Amino acid sequence: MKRFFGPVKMAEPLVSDAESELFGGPLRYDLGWSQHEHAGLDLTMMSALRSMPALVGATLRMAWQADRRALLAVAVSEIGQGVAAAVSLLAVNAVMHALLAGSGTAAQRLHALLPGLLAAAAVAVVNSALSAWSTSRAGRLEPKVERIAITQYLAAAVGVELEAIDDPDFRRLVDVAEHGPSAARRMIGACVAALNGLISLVTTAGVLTVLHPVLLPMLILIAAPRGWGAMRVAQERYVSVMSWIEHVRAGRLIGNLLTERTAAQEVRLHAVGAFLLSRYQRMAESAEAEQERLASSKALTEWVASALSGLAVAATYGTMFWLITAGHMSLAIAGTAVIAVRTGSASLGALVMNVNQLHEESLYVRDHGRFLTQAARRVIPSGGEPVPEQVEEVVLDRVSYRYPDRDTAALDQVSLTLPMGSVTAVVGENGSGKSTLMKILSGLLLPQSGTLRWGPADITGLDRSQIFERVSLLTQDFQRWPVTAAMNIRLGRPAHPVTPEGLGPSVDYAGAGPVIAKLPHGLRSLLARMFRGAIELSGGEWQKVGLARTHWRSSTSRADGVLIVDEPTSALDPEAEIEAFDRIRRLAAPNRAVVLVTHRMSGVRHADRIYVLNAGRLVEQGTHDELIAARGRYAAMFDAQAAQYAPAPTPGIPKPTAPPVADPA
Ligand SMILES: Nc1ncnc2c1ncn2[C@@H]1O[C@H](COP(=O)(O)OP(=O)(O)OP(=O)(O)O)[C@@H](O)[C@H]1O
Repeated sequence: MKRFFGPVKMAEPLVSDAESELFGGPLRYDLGWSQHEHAGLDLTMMSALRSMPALVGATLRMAWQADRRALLAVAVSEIGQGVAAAVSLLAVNAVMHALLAGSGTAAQRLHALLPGLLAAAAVAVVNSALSAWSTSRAGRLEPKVERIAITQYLAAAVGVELEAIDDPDFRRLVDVAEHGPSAARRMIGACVAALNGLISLVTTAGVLTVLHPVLLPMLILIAAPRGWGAMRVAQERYVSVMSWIEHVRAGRLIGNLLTERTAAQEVRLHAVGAFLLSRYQRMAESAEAEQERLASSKALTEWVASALSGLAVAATYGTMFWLITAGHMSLAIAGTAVIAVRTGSASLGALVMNVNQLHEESLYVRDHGRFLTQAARRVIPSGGEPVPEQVEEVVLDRVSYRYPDRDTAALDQVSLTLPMGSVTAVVGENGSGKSTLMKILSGLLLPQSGTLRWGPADITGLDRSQIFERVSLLTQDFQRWPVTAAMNIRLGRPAHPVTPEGLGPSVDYAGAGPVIAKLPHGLRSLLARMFRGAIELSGGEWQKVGLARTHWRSSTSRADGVLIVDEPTSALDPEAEIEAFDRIRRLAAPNRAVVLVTHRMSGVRHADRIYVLNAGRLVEQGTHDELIAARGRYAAMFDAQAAQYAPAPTPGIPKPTAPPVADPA
């Protein structure tokens, strides 16, 4: 009994061998938020029905916002169809009376049923016209609702703090909520159909009650098991989707890796393709097993529901037979009642199906709503004090930051000063916290303790969008937008108006002239390999485009700002690297502080001040000469790189020794 009537439980999906082998266990989103969600997933019929009005209400509000005239038209036409169904039943009743209870010759009786037949035909015509009108208006409404939901989703996603994007719990919600907009669209159709079902059911029920009071409860008895079955199947399907979402995501991840361009070389050269494909197949097989389980469970539930409903039909006809033989019901009424019970149970069945679809879609719409709520909580606050136009320096004062899922701090009590017009370099080993420091400096992450000040103003009181306005960021993994070369530069500050010649100085500054000259349509060439007529640039060529974008961004703002350059020369050849560092230094203007993060020690020696980070702490600072003289960590790093270019102390590179080969004997 519990199997059918207990709450639907979340099952732990089986872990395939392939998953364990590749990911060291099931690939799961970080638990935490999802655990809470599973706990709250008590999918009982009552809780589903209770939460539905609010979710339907939210979708209808969206529809109202999208196109209120279309929504009203749909409502009117659906109500009209419901009324038409009742009138049609009454016409049928008139026909039955004329046929079974009337008197006179057969010809006279046929004559008497003509008005009823004509009325039924007229109602059918009106009904089909209303149905067509409803379809066309709903077709207009649905895409608008989806558009609004998608826009809400995307706007919420771009508005949240970077910390939320890095948070695995939030990322899971982003993935889950992606299904919300299409579900909202389908929900409109389901709402319309449910409204139609509800109205025709109410009118049929009214007619049935008029015919005989016992018929209505019998009708409900017929439809109730089907309603329960449909809802149960929907809940099981939703819970299965939720349990398997991570598994599906893992499979998709492998599938994407096999087709991605970046992985294409290793996929072929290391025979990773065949290896991953076999793992993909094994993971897909375990997902198929879940589909099979779900189908069997659905078949069983539906079979039980049909059997119960069949019993109720038998009981209804038995009752009617008894009523007729006992003289409590005339034959004409019984005839109409049979038709009414059939149409009534059909519309109740359809209503249940539609409510059930509404329920299923509403679960996804609920995720969408939950995402919007979470995103609103984690949104970058708007407003605040304006950032002073002129500042002497930007100061980081004893700033600490620890990523939410880490035990140790990525930055620990770091203080540094960036005077306008200066070049500051930050060096340190891998993982020492340089990129985190840059995210703090740019306002993308907020210090958890300590302060970041623009002149005298603390960042916590400042308008963050104005901070972003003042910061230019060029990282080694800067975005390579699949748009034209000109747009790739312009996206440094997209809102700034530009003429075709306007980008020239940025192109020249970055030394990107020869790169653009090689392109078939110059700056108008599309830089995206996947599209016809587009071209792909090399890593170094892209870096020049990135530098041009940074120049465009910097040159289009007069206010004091910070330029952050993180490993800008990683893909450049030695000559281009020297030039690039030279260019970056030239970007230091009286209204700009340049921060340079790099492993290339040659690039930092001319910086006005150099800071050395180690395991999140600032361990040294000074000019190049001061730091070399101090013979500390900086000097050791500098010497290690310089030694690579010094003449080799031993003649040539030592030859590798032959690897030990197992004796076949
Ligand atoms: N999004 C993140 N979530 C959790 N931990 C992170 C995240 N980003 C960085 N870390 C951790 O914070 C520490 C500092 O990382 P960060 O990227 O700032 O170092 P880095 O000096 O820029 O390294 P590299 O020179 O290799 O780029 C590392 O231990 C890293 O694993």
